[in-house]
Amino acid sequence: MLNSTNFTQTPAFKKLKAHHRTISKKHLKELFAEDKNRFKKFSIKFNDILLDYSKNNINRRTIGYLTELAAECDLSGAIEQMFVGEKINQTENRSVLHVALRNRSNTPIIVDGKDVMPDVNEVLNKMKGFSEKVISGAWKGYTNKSITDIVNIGIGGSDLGPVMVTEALKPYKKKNINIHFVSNVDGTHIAETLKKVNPETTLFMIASKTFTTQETMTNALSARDWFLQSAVNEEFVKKHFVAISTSQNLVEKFGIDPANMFGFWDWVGGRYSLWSAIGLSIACTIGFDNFEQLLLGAHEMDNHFRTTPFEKNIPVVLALLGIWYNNFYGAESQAILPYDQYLHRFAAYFQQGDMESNGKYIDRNGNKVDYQTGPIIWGEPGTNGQHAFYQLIHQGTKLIPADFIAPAISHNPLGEHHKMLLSNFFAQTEALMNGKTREEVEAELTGKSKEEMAKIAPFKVFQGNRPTNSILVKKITPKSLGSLIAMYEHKIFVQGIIWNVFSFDQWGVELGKQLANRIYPELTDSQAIESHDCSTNALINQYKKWRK
Ligand SMILES: O=P(O)(O)OC[C@H]1O[C@](O)(CO)[C@@H](O)[C@@H]1O
Repeated sequence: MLNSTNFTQTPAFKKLKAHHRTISKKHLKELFAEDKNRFKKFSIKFNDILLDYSKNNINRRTIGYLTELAAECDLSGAIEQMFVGEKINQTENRSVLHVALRNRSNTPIIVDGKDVMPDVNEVLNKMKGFSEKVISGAWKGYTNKSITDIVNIGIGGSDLGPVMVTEALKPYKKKNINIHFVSNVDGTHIAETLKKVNPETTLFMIASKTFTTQETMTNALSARDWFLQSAVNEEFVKKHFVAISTSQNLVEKFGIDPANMFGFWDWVGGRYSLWSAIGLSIACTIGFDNFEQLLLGAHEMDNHFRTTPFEKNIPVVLALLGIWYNNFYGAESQAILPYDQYLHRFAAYFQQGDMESNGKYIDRNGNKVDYQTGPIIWGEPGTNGQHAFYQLIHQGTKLIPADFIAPAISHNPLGEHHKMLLSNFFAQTEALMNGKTREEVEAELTGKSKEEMAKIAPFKVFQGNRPTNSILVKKITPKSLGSLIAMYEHKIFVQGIIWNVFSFDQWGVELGKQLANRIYPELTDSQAIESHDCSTNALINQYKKWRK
């Protein structure tokens, strides 16, 4: 059982409250002026990842109190409970073991009296064999041609992880395999995808933990119909459809050969599942050896997380900083800003990872919280973001803590591009920290009259004092990406523990699904609907009129 302390009632929280009253009066610039060793004190290097968190509104005392807070919420106990397979997902009575999926040291992890590692390894072996067959061309379609295109059909955790990783690791893509993803139940998504592929050389991966998700099953059936229009014989489905699921029963019902099913387990949360068979599309796109490197990078981060003291523990420090801004400064969101085009789905991936995990107002005792929990996660790659929303980060009225992520080495060392990109990365965090004073603005406005200067100067002033983390990675490789993803996963875990919420269920997505199932049959005929509130009735009835 997880500890269920209300963190706002701890002695450390009270110390932090008092401390916040003083330190929040200091500009980041002052903190830097007072202490030339800030970088040394507030940075952590782990393998090829450097976290510089010195540009935050903190000092040693802040970190001391924050780590005390973590201790008072029994974070160490919670970490151990997760790693040893205790059923910490209490509302679903499940263990939380994405760490077992990448447990490259293979030490036993026991769930219900059974070591899960042999099953994990068996599925990994099956994925290895299958991906090698697909990539080598040995896996043949119904006209004896090799596979050229994979269409992964899934949604949420059965889509976002593979999308993000295959995009992030595009430089490692096998040349003979193209990957496509269909998630939205909007027919446009599958229709546009099917225009690009040939049924003779396409492999569909139906990825769904439950194998009941409306969007995925609808898209899977449409893909099957489309395939059978050409292949005609249902026997050929087994050469072109594989399933990734925890439900063999439903997979067989769909008509997929159980031999082509890749299993996983209820202790793998959807948004933590890219390391499981859900990663089959990744393995078939970048090769199994690279997939293993991804697992290894995550495993090394897992070990770091499990064994490193809090003040040197990257996921713990990131989580505590998030809590500092969320619960003491009143920040409502957290930006993730990768300076790497290949990471363009990274923030979208962690929107699910973070917001589905910690977007909760009921605590682990079943009571309504009286504090803020999960932040809004958002972001786009630099420098596109700079030309879109950075105005608000620099001069808006909201505090937006931001994580800047960049690789030192580009996969595309084209001319001066990467140097320019990185100069923007470094400049932005510096600008956000220092800002620009009125005096600096005036010094730049040479040749202007006093009146002209007074008119324009206020608009050109930047307050600065806006916190950032810089995460500099040597290069985005399968291994370093694995570490980066695991780093954020554990950050989310730590925050969930401290906010006292259950991070591994997602009851909040159910109500909408339920109501959609109720409304769906009402849309069939042309009868006016009166069973809802006047707004919903009117919208449904207008839809019915227009579609006639
Ligand atoms: O893999 P499944 O069972 O199709 O679920 C897809 C997604 O739906 C959700 O349950 C949310 O609706 C996610 O948590 C999950 O990743």
